[in-house]
Parts: sequence; C-alpha cells; structure tokens
Amino acid sequence: MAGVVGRLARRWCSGALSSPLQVTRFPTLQLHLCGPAMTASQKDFENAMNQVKLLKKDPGNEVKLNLYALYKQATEGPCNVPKPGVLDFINKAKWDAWNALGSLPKDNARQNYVDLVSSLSASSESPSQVTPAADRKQPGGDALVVTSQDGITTITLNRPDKKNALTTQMYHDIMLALEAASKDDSAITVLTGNGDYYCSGNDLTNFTDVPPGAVEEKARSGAVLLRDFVDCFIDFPKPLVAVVNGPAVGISVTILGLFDIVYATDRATFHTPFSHLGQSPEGCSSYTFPKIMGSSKATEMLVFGKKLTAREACTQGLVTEVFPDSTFQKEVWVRLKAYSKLPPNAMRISKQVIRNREKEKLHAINAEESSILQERWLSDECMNAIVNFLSRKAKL
Ligand SMILES: CCCC/C=C/CC(=O)SCCNC(=O)CCNC(=O)[C@H](O)C(C)(C)COP(=O)(O)OP(=O)(O)OC[C@H]1O[C@@H](n2cnc3c(N)ncnc32)[C@H](O)[C@@H]1OP(=O)(O)O
Repeated sequence: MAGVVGRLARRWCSGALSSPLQVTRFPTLQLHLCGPAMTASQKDFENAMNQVKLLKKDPGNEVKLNLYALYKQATEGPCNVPKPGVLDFINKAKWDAWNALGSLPKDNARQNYVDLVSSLSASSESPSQVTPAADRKQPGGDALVVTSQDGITTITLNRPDKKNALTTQMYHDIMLALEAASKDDSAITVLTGNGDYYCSGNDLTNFTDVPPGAVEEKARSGAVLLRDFVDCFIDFPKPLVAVVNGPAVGISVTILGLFDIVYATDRATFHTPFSHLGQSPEGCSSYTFPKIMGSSKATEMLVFGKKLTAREACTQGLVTEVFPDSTFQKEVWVRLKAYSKLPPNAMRISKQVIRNREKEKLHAINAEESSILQERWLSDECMNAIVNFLSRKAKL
C-alpha cells in the first residue's frame, strides 16, 4: 500500500494523474538547471518532471501539492475545473493549491516549477552526480528510469526485486525511451539494470491472467509486441551499449547481438533456456548468435540452454569486455564518458555503415522468429514450464 501511495504521490508532482501520457513519454533528463532570471524552456520543464521521479527523499505533501499546482498552471493556465466536494479530500487539496495560484502566467509557473525541483534536487542529491550504478534503488520503484548526462542517455531496468523481469508495460516504455534517445542530443545510449541482476528476461506472469478463449489473442499480441520491440533495436541509429551489471536471461541476452558494445561484470552470466521453457530463440539470435560465435556454440546456448560465464561470453564474441565486479561501474562509465565526447554524427554514420546492410535481413528474421514463438506460446511444453515456474517447482 505504501508503495502505491508513493507512486501516486510522484504522479501528483508531474500532474500525471490528470494526464497519464506524461508518465510514459520518458523525455530525457538533461541536467542543466536554470537560474531564476531565465525563463524555463519546455525542455527544462520536462527535465524537471523527470528529476522529481529521481528525488531520494519524499518532499512532503505540501511541496507535492505545490508542484502539482505549478504543473497544472504551467500546462493548463488558471484553475478551470469545478471545485471537488468537501469529502473528496485529495482532489480538493489539489484544487485548492491550483486555484491559489490565481492568474499566474504559464511561463512564470513553469519557471517556478523548475526552480522548486532544482532546490529539491540540491537538498536531496543532485542527479547530475548520480551514476546509474547497479546498487542504486530508485525510490518507489518506477520500472524504467531514463537519465541523460555527459552525452549518454541511460535506460535503467528498475525492478530489482523481480530481477528486472520485463513486463508488457516495460517493453512499451523501452520502445518509447529508445525512440526519444534516437532523437535527443546524446551521443551514446546505454541499457543497464538496477540491482544484482541485469535482467531475468520476459516476465513469466505476462502469460497469466489470460481469460479463457483469449489465449490465441494473447499469443498474437505478444508476437506483435516482440516484433515491434526487437525492430526498435535493429533500427536504433546511435551506438547502443549494454552495461551488463549481473546475470542476464532470455530476451535480455538474445538482443545483445543487436548492440554495438556489451560490457559485463565478471559476475554476469548469459542464459537462454528456451528449450527448458518450451520456447524458441528470438531477438534475431537465430541469426546473430551463429554469426558471432559459430553455429555449434550458438546451438549449445540456444538449443541446449548452456549458461555462459561472462568470460566465456567474451571469448565467444558476445561480450566486448569483462570487468572485475568491484570496479565495473567506475571503469565502464569512465570509458563511456570518453567515447561520448567523440563527434556524434561521425559515430552515428559509422554505426550505420557497419549495420545498415544487415537491416532488411534482420527485420525478416525477427518477423519469422516472432511468428514461430507465437505458436510455441500455445504449446503444452511452454504452458507447463510457466506453470512450473509460477508454482515454484522449477527455476533456471
Ligand atoms: C512479449 C515478448 C516476449 C519475449 C520472450 C522472451 C523469452 C524469455 O525471456 S525466456 C526467459 C524467461 N525468464 C525466466 O525463465 C527466468 C525465470 N526466473 C528464474 O528462473 C529465477 O527467478 C532466477 C534464476 C532469474 C533468479 O533466481 P533467484 O533464486 O535468485 O531469485 P527468485 O527468488 O527466483 O526471484 C526473485 C523474484 O523475482 C521473480 N522473478 C524472477 N524472474 C522472473 C521472471 N522472468 N518473470 C517473473 N518473475 C520473475 C521471482 O518470481 C521472485 O518473485 P517473488 O519474490 O515475488 O517470489
């Protein structure tokens, strides 16, 4: 319950309760803060909304109401909705706060919002000093956190208590984050995980709660989602780096073949137990893995589910470099910050020269793999594997 309240409180601050799209757009977090004499731009405003999500300390109800009111004033102008009833405590408090701003111009409200967030960030912890480290837990647990600094946009999987398993919502949010990152002014994009795991693959509960008779439709929509998701990685135009902070399973491993660089801690393992799960390879791994490591090594992984250590994965060419866990974050981020200072257009064009001639083929392979998996998800082998996991009879 406390978690739910916390999430709602954070949504208040960005006004997301009244405009749900705000939560899923993931505009990137630029960390230049405006002085009071300047007028905040729309980008500063969006960045401030993101910074609110990263605050370590709960700023308290009064500040949250203030943020809510400034957000509404900045986006909609003076309060324009009927006053809620006296027993509707929360909405009435929000209405009162917004109404109290009277006719404050939108620009001023936007600036005040940015200033307030800036002061909260300074008194909490400046996100500009925050490295998205493996052991950093975001307050309240937004499942995906996107930050942008030093020319690097970082997409962090943030469900450490579920080993960063990917929910349906997370697939959608990652696609939106990639779309935004492809257009922002960062040079490099990073995918990483928070906690001891990089990612435990598809959340197996994605396949549950399906009403009788809707299983086929669920498999069909799952295949569409999978195909769209993998397409985003195939088409991503900038250097894409995986910072593999711990064990990786399933789809989080297979899509590594579509990344440009894979840095791994020596604690990481790489596991694609598709046969165990009654499933088949995805993420274009049926093509990229044999190409990267040769067909018999790829078969060991994709057909027999052999789990590779980080060093084995590096020897096979799936991982670019392995770092000791104790210095992993430091070494990797120093390296990436140096790379991010290289001319971004040159890097983008070089990536495209390397990757473009494969794109059409990869899209076709992705379509084929997704359609085969659609059938697999309906098989007894797959359903039994999921039931076994959920009833704790089986673990990888
Ligand atoms: C629509 C696109 C579809 C794309 C298809 C992709 C295919 C794949 O990705 S296949 C791979 C699927 N993943 C798995 O089969 C992993 C299942 N998880 C495990 O075997 C184990 O949890 C683990 C080996 C990853 C970790 O074991 P450990 O003992 O360290 O921790 P646990 O106590 O098991 O896990 C903690 C917590 O996290 C939940 N959890 C972990 N992984 C998943 C998952 N993939 N889906 C759902 N939930 C997961 C686990 O249930 C625990 O939750 P509780 O604390 O609530 O019990």
